[in-house]
Amino acid sequence: MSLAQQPFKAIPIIDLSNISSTEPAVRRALVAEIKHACMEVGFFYVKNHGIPQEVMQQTLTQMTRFFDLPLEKKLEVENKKTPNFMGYSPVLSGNNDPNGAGDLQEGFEFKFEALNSDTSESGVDNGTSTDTVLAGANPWPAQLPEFRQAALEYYHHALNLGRLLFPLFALALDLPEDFFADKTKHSAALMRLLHYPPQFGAVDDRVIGIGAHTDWECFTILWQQPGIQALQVLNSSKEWINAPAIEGTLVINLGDELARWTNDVFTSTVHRAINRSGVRRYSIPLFFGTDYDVRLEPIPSCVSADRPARYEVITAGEYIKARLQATYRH
Ligand SMILES: O=C(O)CCC(=O)C(=O)O
Ligand SMILES: [Fe+2]
Repeated sequence: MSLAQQPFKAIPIIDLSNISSTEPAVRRALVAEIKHACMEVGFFYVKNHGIPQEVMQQTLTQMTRFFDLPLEKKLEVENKKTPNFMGYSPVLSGNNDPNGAGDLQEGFEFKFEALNSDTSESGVDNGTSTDTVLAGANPWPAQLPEFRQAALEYYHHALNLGRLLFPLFALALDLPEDFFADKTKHSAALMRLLHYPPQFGAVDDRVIGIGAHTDWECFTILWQQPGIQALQVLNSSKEWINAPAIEGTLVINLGDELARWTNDVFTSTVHRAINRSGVRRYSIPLFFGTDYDVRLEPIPSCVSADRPARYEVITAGEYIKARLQATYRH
């Protein structure tokens, strides 16, 4: 496997219409596109991803209502009040870039929870592994039950999409299609609802919407509010490439768990967001990792004499918890 040849100038768009096709030639073509994007860019858009527009709209409406609450109401569910880091993070309370002075965003983060009282999601063993690292419930705001409902509905749609992507990543690494199946039984996926106030005039590089960082899990499924440019992705020439919000698409980007697993054959690409649009911006990443007890051991085909193992082997849970602690200074 080769490393990036040319710095990328744009982010590929991949059509997922055929994601469930079992036709070998169709599947091979899709896997080839994903492999290329993973090795050369670490980011791609997906269209025809199957998540209904109404689900996004409903989630956007409800998260706007949440962020419009008075600060003291939002602070009732602040993430500092729970040992599991879930809940509300005020503007400037998080810092993704160690050289930065804080992220100009507020957020609400939550983990797996059954949509209704029914906990038997198809084929999924819910939440028990998550609990060993991020024990405790999601702290939902009691006065907005529709917010919880809408957020969880989107979470479950995004989770299902992620479950369809794992086999494609496995095939792109020449691994058996079900390589990740026994490593992702517990839905170790965190969703963040984000609101970025606009920034005007000269922007201090150390205080932007979200400072330069890589994501931590296997991959991120990111919904961006259409019509607002904010996200930028760093190429190997250290140029910031815009990743505009393209209507009807989601952004998929790889995170550190896959980079560790693949010994950097798949790239966890640095990115940031700055909202200079003059209006509020909302976005929603879902960070989909492996179960927290899984050891991130390099895949043998990604290690060679020319390419010795680059990372110490740790569990996914140790890695995620350390990163949460560094970001929120708990
Ligand atoms: O808001 C965005 O577009 C990016 C968010 C992001 O990179 C993150 O939360 O890790
Ligand atoms: Fe990110």
